[in-house]
Amino acid sequence: MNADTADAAIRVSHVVKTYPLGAGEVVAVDHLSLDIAYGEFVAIVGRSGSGKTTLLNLLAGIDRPTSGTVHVARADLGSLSESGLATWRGHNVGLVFQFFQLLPTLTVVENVMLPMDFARKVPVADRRDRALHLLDRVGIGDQADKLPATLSGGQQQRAAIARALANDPPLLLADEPTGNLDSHTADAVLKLFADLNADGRTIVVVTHERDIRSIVGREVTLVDRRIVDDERTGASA
Ligand SMILES: Nc1ncnc2c1ncn2[C@@H]1O[C@H](COP(=O)(O)OP(=O)(O)OP(=O)(O)O)[C@@H](O)[C@H]1O
Repeated sequence: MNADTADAAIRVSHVVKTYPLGAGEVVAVDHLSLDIAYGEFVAIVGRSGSGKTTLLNLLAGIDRPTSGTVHVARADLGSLSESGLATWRGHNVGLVFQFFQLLPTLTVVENVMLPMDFARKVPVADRRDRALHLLDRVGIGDQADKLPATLSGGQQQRAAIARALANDPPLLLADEPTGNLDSHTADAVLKLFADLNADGRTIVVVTHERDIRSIVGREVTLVDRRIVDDERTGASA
């Protein structure tokens, strides 16, 4: 790893991702390169099928590139084993999904504690207090002991964001986090991401939100599995 790579939160270099399809293959990401610095708030936009989710999954180490390299949070993901990737992810990346993916049988605060139990970075005795503090931070401290199904969609997404922050990762990756929310609630969730970015968190969000440019600091547009536009919007840090 060179000095430049150490300074970037994300460095994607000449990445191709293909999936087998019948006798041939489908190209999901095509010779894509992208650098994101620590502290940026970046939106990945583009039509359905343009490669956004594939790119995010490559950044999270959920998928591996067919060729090219992916450096994220000071790790060359290609050099890590599956268990190494899981450990790395637990410490360095918070993931937020469209459908929240909270465990339905655990209370909200237990959902937030779960990644702490997995990564074992936060001492056992401190986990509940930290989870409660994070729920306060995202504005739903009063919902801690409820089951997820009893919360509104916006509250469930806030809980999922608190869970993503459990191990204090430098990077948050979100795949259409407002895709299942009404526009008012979506605005509030995006404002929460902006606040977390203002606190210094690096955030990459895949989104179809129309006015995302007024929220993020940079908008990367994919068309046909390639970056066609990469613009500073001047909206945030
Ligand atoms: N597991 C897979 N197997 C086969 N093809 C896939 C797989 N995942 C993605 N693809 C294909 O790769 C391309 C990019 O898909 P991707 O899901 O990354 O697009 P997207 O921009 O996130 O779309 P959307 O906005 O609809 O979520 C598409 O043509 C898709 O069909």
